[in-house]
Amino acid sequence: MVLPALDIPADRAADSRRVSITRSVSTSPTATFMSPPSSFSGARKASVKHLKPFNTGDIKILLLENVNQTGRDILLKQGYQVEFLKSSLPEDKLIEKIRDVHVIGIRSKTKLTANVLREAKNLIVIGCFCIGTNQVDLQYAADHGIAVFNSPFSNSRSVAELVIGEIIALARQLGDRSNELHQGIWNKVSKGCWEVRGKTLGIIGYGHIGSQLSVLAEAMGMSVIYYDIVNLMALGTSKQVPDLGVLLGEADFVTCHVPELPETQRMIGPKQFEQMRTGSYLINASRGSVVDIPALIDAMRTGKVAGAALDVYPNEPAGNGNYFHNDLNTWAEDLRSLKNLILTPHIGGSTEEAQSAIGIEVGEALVRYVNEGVTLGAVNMPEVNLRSLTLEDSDHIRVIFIHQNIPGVLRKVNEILGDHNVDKQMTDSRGDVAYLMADISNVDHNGVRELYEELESLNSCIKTRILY
Ligand SMILES: NC(=O)c1ccc[n+]([C@@H]2O[C@H](COP(=O)([O-])OP(=O)(O)OC[C@H]3O[C@@H](n4cnc5c(N)ncnc54)[C@H](O)[C@@H]3O)[C@@H](O)[C@H]2O)c1
Ligand SMILES: O=C(O)CC[C@@H](O)C(=O)O
Repeated sequence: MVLPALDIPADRAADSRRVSITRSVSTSPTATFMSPPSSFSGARKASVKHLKPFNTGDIKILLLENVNQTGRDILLKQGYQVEFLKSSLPEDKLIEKIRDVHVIGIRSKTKLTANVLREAKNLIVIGCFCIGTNQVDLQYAADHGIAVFNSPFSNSRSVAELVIGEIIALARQLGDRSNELHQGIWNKVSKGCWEVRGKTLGIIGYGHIGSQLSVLAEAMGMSVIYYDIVNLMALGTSKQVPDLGVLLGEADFVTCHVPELPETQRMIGPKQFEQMRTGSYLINASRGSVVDIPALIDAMRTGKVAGAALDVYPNEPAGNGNYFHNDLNTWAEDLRSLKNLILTPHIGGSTEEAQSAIGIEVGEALVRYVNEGVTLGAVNMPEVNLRSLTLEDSDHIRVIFIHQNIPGVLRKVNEILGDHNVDKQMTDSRGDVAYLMADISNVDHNGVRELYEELESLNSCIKTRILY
């Protein structure tokens, strides 16, 4: 079911005409990419009209994985029904819950596969309160008119800082010394312990995190080389290398910052460990599938790799607890037995600063999408925005028509809309899916119903929403 606004009770109609005098300007990074509503400029400050799909109290939201309070507050302030859970859910429980909701908020653990999304008949939007979106079947979501938003760089700095800490910790074997002393063992050694000054850091993936790390590492006196499939501007005195083999052969520290993609699956395996310098170090804070862990275990046992830091794993538990054993990942006990290996539970982005910023950014994106249909920042849909309606636009509705990107659709849609006064309209496509947004005036109650039914009857229709 989608969210047409068909039966408009009298009190609801009044509510829909309410205005915000002090609509807050977001501190979110995405806000800089939005054209502000016209009412923000000059004297027309007071006239932004809030679009609302149904009563906001009818919108049901499920937030999993301990989404930050900032995000919860933004959604609760809208009057939506918000259910909040600290952990992720196994597939059967997820399917049970997702059937009922219009919006779901997750982090990296919740797998929104086609199997799960097939059951999500009311779902209009997914908020990934993190950077990675590999846990969501983005294509299935787009094909079914479900928009997906994430926070592309709010935790990048936190990850980069963690990696800097790990570079020094590995070079000085800090984890081992600390563990020993926790057990009462005084072991003052310098063998195999190094300064990082003058050493080479090899960064695989020079995106938001990799490039930030590059600047921090140079400040500690390291030389930086990087490998990326895209030709990218080098920051500071860092240098891009032509292929992964060159990077592995030159770097004292290798760190992975690529997304999970078919091409990045086990991109560090037996052959790549062979190419690394003897006594070098490996760090992976990207995704667990990027490093072949049994191959890492072998490389550490032979001394080829002198130390490693892992923040991510092929299988990660849904919540906190005593789970890091062989039944989660078959090699877990072998891994735990290794020296100079820092194991962290996917905390690269887990800082107060990052989580608070992500909560705001994704929370606001969800509200803009639910209330106004704006797709700016969506990762699987065309990005479409229209300036907000103002109080002066009386009897206006906003039509959102998500459809298959095939020839002839716009002609048919405009025939339907053409009976009314179309004030503004925007459409864009991304792959097989197109998104049309139109503001229409002088539409009465029956007109809304007719429009909705006519649009829904088009073969190309994926989802129709009408906001007023
Ligand atoms: N540990 C954590 O808590 C944590 C936090 C944030 C992000 N991450 C992970 O880190 C990844 C990277 O984050 P980001 O924000 O820097 O992403 P980004 O998209 O800004 O950068 C990724 C870079 O990798 C490059 N790349 C893609 N495929 C490649 C390949 N086959 N070989 C070499 N380079 C390739 C891209 O061109 C891009 O420059 C995310 O996708 C996410 O999975 C983990
Ligand atoms: O907070 C998380 O669960 C995910 C963190 C990180 O991997 C990301 O993709 O942003």
